[in-house]
Amino acid sequence: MSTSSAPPRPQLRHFINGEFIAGGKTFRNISPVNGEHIADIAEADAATVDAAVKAAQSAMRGPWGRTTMSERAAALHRIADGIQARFDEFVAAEVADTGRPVHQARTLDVARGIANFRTFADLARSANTDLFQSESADGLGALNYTVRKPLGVVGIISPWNLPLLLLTWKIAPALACGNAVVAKPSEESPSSATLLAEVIRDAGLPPGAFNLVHGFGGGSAGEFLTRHPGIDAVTFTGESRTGATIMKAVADDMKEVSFELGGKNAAVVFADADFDAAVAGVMRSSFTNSGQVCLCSERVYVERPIFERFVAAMKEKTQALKVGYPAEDNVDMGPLISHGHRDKVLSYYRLAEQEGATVVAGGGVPHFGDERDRGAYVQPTIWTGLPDDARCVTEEIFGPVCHIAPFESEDEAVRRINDSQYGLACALWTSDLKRAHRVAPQIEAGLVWVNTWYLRDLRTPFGGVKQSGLGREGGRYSLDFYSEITNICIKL
Ligand SMILES: NC(=O)c1ccc[n+]([C@@H]2O[C@H](COP(=O)([O-])OP(=O)(O)OC[C@H]3O[C@@H](n4cnc5c(N)ncnc54)[C@H](O)[C@@H]3O)[C@@H](O)[C@H]2O)c1
Ligand SMILES: O=C/C=C/C=C(\O)C(=O)O
Repeated sequence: MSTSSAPPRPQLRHFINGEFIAGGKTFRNISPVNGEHIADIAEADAATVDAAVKAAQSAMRGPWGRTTMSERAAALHRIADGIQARFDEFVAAEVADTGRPVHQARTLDVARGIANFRTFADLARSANTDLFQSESADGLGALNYTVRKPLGVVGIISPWNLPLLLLTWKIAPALACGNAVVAKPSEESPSSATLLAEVIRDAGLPPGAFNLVHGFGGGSAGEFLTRHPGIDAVTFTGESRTGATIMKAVADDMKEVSFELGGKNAAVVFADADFDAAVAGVMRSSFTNSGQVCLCSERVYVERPIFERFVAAMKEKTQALKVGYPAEDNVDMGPLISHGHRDKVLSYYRLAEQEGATVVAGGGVPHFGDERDRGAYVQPTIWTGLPDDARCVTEEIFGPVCHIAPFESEDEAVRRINDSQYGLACALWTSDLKRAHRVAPQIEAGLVWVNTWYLRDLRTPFGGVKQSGLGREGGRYSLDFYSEITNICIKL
């Protein structure tokens, strides 16, 4: 087809002070399904980011800064309504950028985008603050109570793996708490964020309450945002080393930070577990979203008596996974986010063999014989036989791969699970309730699931320890992070 007849590629623009504006430079959005150039994205320079921050500051001094909690809660519900009304467009945006299965975009990504706004609208409206009846030397006592006030202008930087889910996970509480926002989505996943800006505009938020800038990280929009003196707090989700870079960038201004970072999560399967449930659960926690979820299990420890049987069961199911187009019936896995990320994952596939792994399943690139061979697909992969200090067992790969190792005792399993620079999540499979309650608190992680994985209650604290994060978000933890809290003491 001649290019002259090709439909024009969309231009994804910034959203600043209630209007979409194009930037000077642009960069390409490439489909991970077939490598095609599907859109052009404006790249924000320092002046564009400055305009976004100034618009946010102005909003805080204007109508948005004077809204009541009820008005903000109603606004968040209007945003949720707007996403619902354009549900299929959001699904198409997520799928275009990431190549994920359509059913996942529907049931996880967009559904959670709506849930995030509704949850924090309701939580913020019903949230209590502290009050203490205090004693005093004269015996008349005092009252101590706290009030939550907006932080001011919050910089939000999000990753590409669950684009809408993770962006709205931060935007919703930030707006609920009365802040103005400047958000910078990943350069790999700009589409749903741009659509969200339309929905927020149409929901009637005052200009400047929400602003969106596109671009990259260091030396681009991300760094311009974190270093901007008008930013009062930064909430970031992404790689641990990026978190460290951002922490340095904001240190001189002592900005508040909330970091959701990398992981090298473990699944541990005891011999007493429900075998079929554990196999199904570890398949989910290893290969969901092509392994591109920070909570995925790249380390699997299986108690010796069931190790061989468990590996065989995982091999059979992994080789049966359907890898293909996003809209294919019963597709289990799409491509990775980009050719660059695929090169990183394939470098670990090669490294594993150099480190002595047995490749139980996968280990390479699927061959389709069509345009998908120009995409960023890899095979879902299982390894055994690596030592605990192998790089493939210690470093985050962020792809559809897991290493399965046997263990002899509960104490050994806990020691090996905790022997990691990361501490985000763990999935524990056992039928022994006492063991679950005994082992779970010993795991050095922010999140432990027992006989399930990635079951989410948005009121609970979410975050990691060690290199996996700083702080918690979720429920009142988000309300506390996105607020300044003042304690007031009244002498009676
Ligand atoms: N803990 C969690 O909840 C969680 C959730 C999702 C992803 N992650 C992690 O995110 C990583 C994958 O996402 P990614 O590749 O987009 O991460 P990344 O760190 O490369 O980029 C994340 C975001 O940060 C921006 N950025 C990069 N360098 C920056 C800088 N110097 N200053 C300001 N912004 C900068 C990027 O443009 C992007 O928007 C994985 O490590 C994964 O574990 C963690
Ligand atoms: O890839 C990481 C997933 C993070 C998920 C959440 O933050 C969530 O479910 O709220």
